[in-house]
Amino acid sequence: MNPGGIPSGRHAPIPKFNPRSIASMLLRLFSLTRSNWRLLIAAVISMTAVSLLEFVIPQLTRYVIDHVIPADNYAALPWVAGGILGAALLLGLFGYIGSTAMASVGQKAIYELRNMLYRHLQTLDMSFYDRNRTGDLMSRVTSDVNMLQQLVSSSMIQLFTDIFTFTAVAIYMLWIDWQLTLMLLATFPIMIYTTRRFSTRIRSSFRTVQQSVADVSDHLQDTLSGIRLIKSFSTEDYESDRFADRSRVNMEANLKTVRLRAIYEPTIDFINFLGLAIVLVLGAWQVMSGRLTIGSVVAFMAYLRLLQNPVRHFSRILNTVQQSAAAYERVVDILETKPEVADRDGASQLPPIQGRVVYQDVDFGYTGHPDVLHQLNLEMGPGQVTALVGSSGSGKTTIAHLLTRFYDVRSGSVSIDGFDVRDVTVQSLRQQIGLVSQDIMLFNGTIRDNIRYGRQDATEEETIAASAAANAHGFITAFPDGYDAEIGERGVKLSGGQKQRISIARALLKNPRLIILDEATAALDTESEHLIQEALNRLLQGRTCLVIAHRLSTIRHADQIVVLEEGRILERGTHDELLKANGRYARLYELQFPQHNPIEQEAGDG
Ligand SMILES: Nc1ncnc2c1ncn2[C@@H]1O[C@H](COP(=O)(O)OP(=O)(O)OP(=O)(O)O)[C@@H](O)[C@H]1O
Repeated sequence: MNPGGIPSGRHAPIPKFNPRSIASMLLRLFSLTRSNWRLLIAAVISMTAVSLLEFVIPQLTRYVIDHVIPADNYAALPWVAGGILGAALLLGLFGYIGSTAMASVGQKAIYELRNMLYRHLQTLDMSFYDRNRTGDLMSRVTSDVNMLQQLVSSSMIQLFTDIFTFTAVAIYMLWIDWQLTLMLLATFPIMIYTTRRFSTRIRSSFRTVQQSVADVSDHLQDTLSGIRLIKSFSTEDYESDRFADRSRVNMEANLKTVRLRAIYEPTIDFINFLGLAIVLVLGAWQVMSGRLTIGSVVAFMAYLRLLQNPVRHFSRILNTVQQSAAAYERVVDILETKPEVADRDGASQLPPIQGRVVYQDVDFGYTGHPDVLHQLNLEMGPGQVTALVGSSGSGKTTIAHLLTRFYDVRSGSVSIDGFDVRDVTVQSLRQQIGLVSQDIMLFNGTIRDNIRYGRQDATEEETIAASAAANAHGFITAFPDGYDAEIGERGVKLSGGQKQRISIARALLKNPRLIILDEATAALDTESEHLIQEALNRLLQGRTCLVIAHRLSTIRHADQIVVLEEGRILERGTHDELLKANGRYARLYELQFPQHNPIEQEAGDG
């Protein structure tokens, strides 16, 4: 399940075929291209011209059969040929203008939609990303949007032309022979009924198809980015089997839709042939009894095709519309998700801070994990280093998340220099906080791009100075491309220690007043450790710092050490004070440094 996430196809009810919701989908898509109204007008005019020309050609046939042939009018024949060819040329020309104009309107709409979607995804908060799977979100931005692209760029032109042609032809036929036309039109309700019966089922299976594409893409994203894990556990076969299972769901869902279409299309064809039989039999009857000319029956046959084509196309377009409606719902699900963490109305800019942080009576929990922090009170002075220690899952990282507003407190408050973090803009808050995390986030690109990520306007001198302070300049310049060296996806071409120093350089360049340091658990070799520790000391200098500590050796000089257990503060003080208190911290310290017995040391100190 996906508790609280945007609904995924398997669990969401399948909405019924609803012309109003489809109309609103189209309106919304086309309203994205309001600025292209000239193109839209060109498309509509061309499509109208196409319909009119299609209407004129059978009239020429009728004229030849009823008037030219009986009168042996040889002189009219070149004109007839010219008329048909001229109409065909114009048909091609208007068809070309209509398709290209409509395609550019459609493509522009999709361009806007995809960007809008991506921009919206960027505004959504961490809890949204906790609830939703990356691969699923990726498939919404890619394959679902592609589906809509197909709808607006190719199917819409067909639909508009068809509706126009259908109306014009039906009116003309009623005027010429209303009885025959009514008999013909009587087959249409059967067709519409069949279409409606099939549409719900087709739509539901398309939704399964889309969802299975999302599952495949989710699995791909997960396993390809975790390929090291797979290799280290030799689970290639296991993952291949899991992938095959997901692909199979996709294949079966696709086959189901194909089967449905395979029944649907011949059914529609049968109804079309019924129409042909009606025109042929009743038309012949009328000709024999002298009420209709042969030319009119021939024209009727041509118009029958024009009348049936829209309905036959409609079944194909219906597929696209159904798929698009399912895709559109998945896109709208995201667009309509409101971030829980967002700027409040009238939120002010956080002015440059001193760095006094106060957590007051903070309660917090995650979705599905409601009790993480309880009545937490914590104060950090400007320029002070506060270290959080405690067993795994005690809430250390969570405390840091509340400061950056990755999540908002349930009750109580977090403030910086007296400003509640919820009252200032998220951007102005995060600009003044640096995050150096144990799982180092680097993007594919050059070393320079990564160091400048938090301050893209930094000069070359500033970048080099930050790298030098982070003990990174040396190894960077040893690369043949120096700062222009590509680091690979997530920095795979760098060692663990190099990645850490790049991330410290990045934080130094951003130069925030507040630093959150999520300490590495992994031990590095002594030299690398020394270089990193030195870089970190420079980073922490003169800044308020919250250290999520895993190794107690590095926090001995912290201004205050806070010991957490199950989201509550158990004790706090300096290293020496806590050792003297001989409580939880002393126990943890003893565990990490068994050779060091705090009680003995205390006796020795005394
Ligand atoms: N995004 C999340 N959604 C739901 N529960 C979460 C989430 N993140 C953390 N938790 C839960 O909240 C509790 C506190 O987690 P937190 O990451 O703050 O612990 P920690 O003290 O930093 O642990 P560690 O030392 O192992 O990193 C844990 O029980 C964890 O399972």
